[in-house]
Formats: sequence, C-alpha cells, structure tokens
Amino acid sequence: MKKIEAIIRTTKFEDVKAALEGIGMVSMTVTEVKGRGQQRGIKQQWRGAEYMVDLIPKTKVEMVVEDEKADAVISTLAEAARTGQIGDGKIFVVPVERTIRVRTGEEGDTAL
Ligand SMILES: Nc1ncnc2c1ncn2[C@@H]1O[C@H](COP(=O)(O)OP(=O)(O)OP(=O)(O)O)[C@@H](O)[C@H]1O
Repeated sequence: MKKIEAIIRTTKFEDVKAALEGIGMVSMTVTEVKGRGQQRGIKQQWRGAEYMVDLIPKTKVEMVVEDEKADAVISTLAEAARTGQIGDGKIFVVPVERTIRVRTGEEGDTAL
C-alpha cells in the first residue's frame, strides 16, 4: 500500500478531485496548507512596492491506495493538476505499513 501526498494549486483541486473520481478513486483527506518550493515564494506588488510572499497557500491531498493503483493515481493527479507554470506542486509517495478500519478491525487492502 502507498500513501500519495500531493501538494497542488488550490485552484486545481476541483479538477483533480473530478479526475480521480473518473478512475474510481474517491477516498481522500484534504487539507489547506501553506508552503514553498525552490522558488521560495512569489514576488507581489502592492501600491507600487514589491514584496515577497514567502509561504503560498496550497491544497494537500492525501490518498492511501493499493500498490497496483498507485501509478494510475499519480499520473491522473499530475495531469489534472498541471498548468505548466512554476508552482504546480509536488507529489510524494510513501510506503504504508498498516491500515486498520476502526469500525470492524479489518486490516490491509480490504480496510481501504
Ligand atoms: N522538498 C519539499 N518538501 C516538502 N514540501 C515541499 C517540497 N517541495 C515543495 N513542497 C511543497 O509543494 C508546494 C509546491 O511546490 P512548488 O510547485 O512551488 O515547487 P517549486 O520547485 O518551487 O516549483 P516548480 O517545481 O513548479 O518549479 C510548496 O508550496 C510546498 O508546500
């Protein structure tokens, strides 16, 4: 099992959710976050003065999926989140040791 953690543009979230639903992936945790990448934020102008916005609001989508579904989720997510501009985001893939469904105590893929 893999946890796919994607930090994407907030404006792309609805597209990403619809694309994932399109391949049957509906379970997710979504968090509004702030972050920065290699660009270290963005320059903005206000009343003629330039200033740096260091931490930019983003949306984090976390999904735990069966190993064999991970590649499809990653490519669907990346395609839907992409604008081609700096700041499109990152996807991290992490191995998951255990998954337990609280209601039944089931473990493993059937607990997803
Ligand atoms: N190495 C990292 N570790 C943790 N979070 C990261 C890392 N890199 C990026 N992020 C998160 O991903 C968000 C999006 O990153 P972003 O797309 O701005 O990366 P970039 O490298 O600056 O830009 P780009 O890849 O488009 O040139 C960041 O705001 C931050 O929340």
